[in-house]
Amino acid sequence: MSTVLRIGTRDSELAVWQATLVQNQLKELGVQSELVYLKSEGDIDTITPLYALGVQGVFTKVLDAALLNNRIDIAVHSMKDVPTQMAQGLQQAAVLKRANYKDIFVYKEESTPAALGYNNGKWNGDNDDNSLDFTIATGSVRRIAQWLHRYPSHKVENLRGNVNTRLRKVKEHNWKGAIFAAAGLERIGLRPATSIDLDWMLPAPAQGAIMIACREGDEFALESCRSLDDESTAICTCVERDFLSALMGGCSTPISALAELNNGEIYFKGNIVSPDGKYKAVVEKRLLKEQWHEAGRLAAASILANGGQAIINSIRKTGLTTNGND
Ligand SMILES: NCc1[nH]cc(CCC(=O)O)c1CC(=O)O
Repeated sequence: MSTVLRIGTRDSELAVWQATLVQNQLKELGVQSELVYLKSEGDIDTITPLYALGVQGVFTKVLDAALLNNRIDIAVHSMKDVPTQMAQGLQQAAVLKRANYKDIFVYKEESTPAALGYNNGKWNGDNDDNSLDFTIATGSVRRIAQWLHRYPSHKVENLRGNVNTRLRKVKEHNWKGAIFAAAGLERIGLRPATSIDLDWMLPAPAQGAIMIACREGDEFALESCRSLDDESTAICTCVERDFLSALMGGCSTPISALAELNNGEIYFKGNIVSPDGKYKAVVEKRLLKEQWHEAGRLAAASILANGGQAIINSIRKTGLTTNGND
């Protein structure tokens, strides 16, 4: 076995930044490593909307294969892109401390935040812009659904590509703006001043967290990564992903979730929104930290009993299954 840990990563700027973060943290622990760059299907086809690409894990499959073929020892992923059911033979080695989990709106005209109901750093209750010529962009069905729920008259256009490509497309197109994960832009120093936090939008399960995957039982990899694991983030992201998988078996869907752990208490919020934005079911729960193993399932049971089941049934009928958990 080599003593230099081979770290697999996609080659986008964000992915390489994340893999380098892991490399630096390992170095501080005295673990030598090298980066191995791989291209994922999700990076090669940047036109098709994510929810239409058809298979799960478009961003992770290539790295999964490289792990299983013993070409790399660990893979660094944006955790929200990792299917809830990991590939057979692989396991989670660590979850790094979560960064900003929020979705943000990047706009172009100074008048746009106020038109959306955002004034002096605050969102008005539900003061919506109802103009019909308001078009925004995102490739995420979860973001589309939550946006249309709040702004039923708006139009949403598909936006794909890595964050650099997407920022460029926002400049080129005649859209009011586009939605991004704060973490993706902040990590590589690209968050523009012309952006606002979408405090009313719940994030994708595990958004803002970085997961390290390895071969099942690979003691060298597991031991090397053990102290990179942040217990609180690992618990919260596990609860969010359990909620997702209990609802849809892991397909990427208009399902959002956020768990926060404070003073021994898990505060969980989740929602399911129909892709047209018309119907929304929500769940909010406070549980003890000790209940983290069952928290996601309990929250899923609550939301199903409170309108969630009908929305899921309608999504199943349209055959809308997507990639990653975005
Ligand atoms: N689906 C793509 C993806 N996967 C992870 C991030 C950002 C980093 C993160 O959420 O951890 C992004 C970009 C985005 O959603 O804007």
